[in-house]
Amino acid sequence: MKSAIHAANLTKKYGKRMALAGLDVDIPEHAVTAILGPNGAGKSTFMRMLTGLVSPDQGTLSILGQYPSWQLNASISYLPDRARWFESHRVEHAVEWGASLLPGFDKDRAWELVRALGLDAEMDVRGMSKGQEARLMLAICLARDVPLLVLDEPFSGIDMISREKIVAALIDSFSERRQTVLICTHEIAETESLFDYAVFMKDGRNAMSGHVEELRASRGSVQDIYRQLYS
Ligand SMILES: Nc1ncnc2c1ncn2[C@@H]1O[C@H](COP(=O)(O)OP(=O)(O)OP(=O)(O)O)[C@@H](O)[C@H]1O
Repeated sequence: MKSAIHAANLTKKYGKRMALAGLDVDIPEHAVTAILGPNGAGKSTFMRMLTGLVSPDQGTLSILGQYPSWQLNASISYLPDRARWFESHRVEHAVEWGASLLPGFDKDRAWELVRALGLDAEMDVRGMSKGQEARLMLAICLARDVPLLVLDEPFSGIDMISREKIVAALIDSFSERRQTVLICTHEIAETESLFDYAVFMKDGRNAMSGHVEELRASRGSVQDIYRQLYS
């Protein structure tokens, strides 16, 4: 397995709180990896570290063979866990913003995604529901043809049936493009079919990781493993 991301003994403390407590993990390239775990396990901290928004206190991190940096961020499409990007925009402005600012942004693809996700150009972001806004942010991130996608809770706020539809569309899109994709989510039931690889985090560490097919063969579904590890 060739790694797109290699992390060794990563630690990060906020005051007395250990967000990462010696995280060792290898994320395979050209695969879709789930980063799973309960609230506070350190998932978002790890994802922020990939884009240089948070620096490790200790440990090493290599992404596509490089250290995290602003230059490297041109190769990463990052969906943060709690951002609102386009409050004073309409959908069409958000797409223009992406096209003018984001490296690798494919405008035709953005429009395809916007329509497929049930949005239209004239919609005002301020008036959107939480789920509609989440779809817009997801469309903007997925429209980028870059080697690495880092999506922190991309489905939160999106209803179950729509989530299932989006997941089905994503499976086709990811296999076509050979991108490395990391997704942090709590919606395991509807998203399990997306994942090639899974990392289960606990207390800032890697509690278990592996290829989903192998994990399933030895331990049951991703949901079963989740229950075994955390309940
Ligand atoms: N900026 C911050 N300041 C202080 N503490 C923080 C900060 N960011 C994270 N933490 C703490 O670090 C720990 C890990 O947080 P993190 O957001 O990485 O967890 P998570 O696994 O993404 O959780 P969730 O599933 O709730 O999003 C938590 O205890 C959190 O309170």
